[in-house]
Amino acid sequence: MKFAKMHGLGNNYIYVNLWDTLIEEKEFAPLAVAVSNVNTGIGSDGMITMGPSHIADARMRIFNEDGSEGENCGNGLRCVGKYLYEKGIVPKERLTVETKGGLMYLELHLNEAGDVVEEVTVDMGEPRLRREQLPVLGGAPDEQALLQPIEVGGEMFQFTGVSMGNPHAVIFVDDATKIDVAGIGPKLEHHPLFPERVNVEFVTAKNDRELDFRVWERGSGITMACGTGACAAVVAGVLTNRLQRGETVVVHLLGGDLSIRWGHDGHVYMRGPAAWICEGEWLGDGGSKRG
Ligand SMILES: N[C@@H](CCC[C@H](N)C(=O)O)C(=O)O
Repeated sequence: MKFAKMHGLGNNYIYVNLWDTLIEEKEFAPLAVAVSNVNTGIGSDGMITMGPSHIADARMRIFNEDGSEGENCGNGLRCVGKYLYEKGIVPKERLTVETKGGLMYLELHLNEAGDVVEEVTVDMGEPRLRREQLPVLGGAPDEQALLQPIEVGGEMFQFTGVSMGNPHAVIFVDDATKIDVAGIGPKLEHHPLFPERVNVEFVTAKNDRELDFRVWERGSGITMACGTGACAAVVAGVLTNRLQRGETVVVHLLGGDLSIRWGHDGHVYMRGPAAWICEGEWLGDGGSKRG
């Protein structure tokens, strides 16, 4: 199986081009676990497949390090845009990508020569705020989970539930950079309030244009960045009156910065970089087909 490894602010995945490579669907999850392993595989936060779509220029699927499938991936979308353009598979500066979490609209920002994608803006669509859309238990399914108290390990937090196609619990804290993400994150991910588990974001508003951000990702643990999580954090910041709707907010993640805006049109826009790491051939077991 041929693969590329790419990253968006350090959030790195193994990218598989299904136009070229035949893999049975049932092999995606075990393959994601195998390639993600840093000792016996390639080492990554998970695996992303790209292939044909009936409704968009391409279809993307994201599998976390533990083999679970996420519905969306913000950093992955920017890398998919770069891959499809620079490989000549979709040579368009505006393209659409189908995800399990809905249709995403990408605008590529090219270098002067027009052959390298430097940054990508993604229209991530409208955030979904009803409990049933994440899902979050503990209240009426059609209501928002806004600053809902939650207890973990004897400590109380308040989370705001936001779906960007995939589920996020955003928690505002005094200093996100000092939080014990590895200790608290997994307890929240597996809390009984979240029947499909959840991505957990610890966020601090430095002012009304900047957030500090740390993440515990469902199925992958601590990652350097989470695009959908950064979008969810900005939405939660607006809902809790820390940020202004329509203003661009710089989110400081472990791996660098993303610019996010929740527009008056209801859509969330994310802008940030995408980068190649390497390309190669996977020779391991775990479902790969060697041709
Ligand atoms: N890193 C991603 C999100 C990947 C999926 C997530 N862990 C889930 O299970 O929902 C991003 O950049 O958005």
